[in-house]
Amino acid sequence: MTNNDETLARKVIALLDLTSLNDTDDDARIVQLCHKAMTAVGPVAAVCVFPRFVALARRTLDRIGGQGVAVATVCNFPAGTANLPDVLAEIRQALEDGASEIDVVYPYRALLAGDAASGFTLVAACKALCEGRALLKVILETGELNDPVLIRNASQDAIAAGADFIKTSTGKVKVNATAEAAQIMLACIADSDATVGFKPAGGMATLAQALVYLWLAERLLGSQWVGPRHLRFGASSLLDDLLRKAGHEPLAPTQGGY
Ligand SMILES: O=C[C@H](O)COP(=O)(O)O
Repeated sequence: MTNNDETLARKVIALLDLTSLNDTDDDARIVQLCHKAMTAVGPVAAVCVFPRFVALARRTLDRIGGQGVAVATVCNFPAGTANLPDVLAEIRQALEDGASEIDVVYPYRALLAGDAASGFTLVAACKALCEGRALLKVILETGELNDPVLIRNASQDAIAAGADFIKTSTGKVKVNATAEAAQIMLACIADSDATVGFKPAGGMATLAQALVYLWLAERLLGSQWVGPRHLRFGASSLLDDLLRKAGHEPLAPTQGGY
């Protein structure tokens, strides 16, 4: 471990969307997640939970001094195939429950099937609902798009329709964040007015894996661009390594629960 690792680990912790999206999640696990979010070196950027846990996560964070930690939730997740009214109803409820960030799955299967219009329609409608109330992160599922041209098209489409962030992956398919997809997405952001953020997600468990994306973001958009409004790391299993690299033992599973 080097001093540099320690500095970088602290930087990534502040950019982390600490995630729990398991079918087995229950109230106790989400309370535990909120406690983990308040790390020994400062809070993460957000917790990311299923919609049914948004109110609990918000309440818990507020109770333990985590008012500055956002609650993110996932909609149209993970398949990206729900119909638009259902997606909007899901988002409306999440906003009422206290979500301030919505990670919505882009209809990538429609795009793969040659439907180039549904993505824009969905993102634009979600944006209209979230405007002024929540950040809208659009999950492209780049591992399934699996084609640089489609990844570029989906990125440009989501940005044009009003995405606040473009995010690589749900974490629920075989191929999640990759450097190749990140490069394409970051280039699309750079080609727009660079106000849109980038969220690599899925499969990151070490500082070294996260740094690939941090360095790409700094190279393509500049170190001044990097901050919680522009760069997030979506991960369920990254925090422990970051804490170790920052010189702290991770919270034991039994600490910080009920
Ligand atoms: O949005 C975040 C991902 O769902 C997390 O995926 P992961 O469990 O592979 O870290």
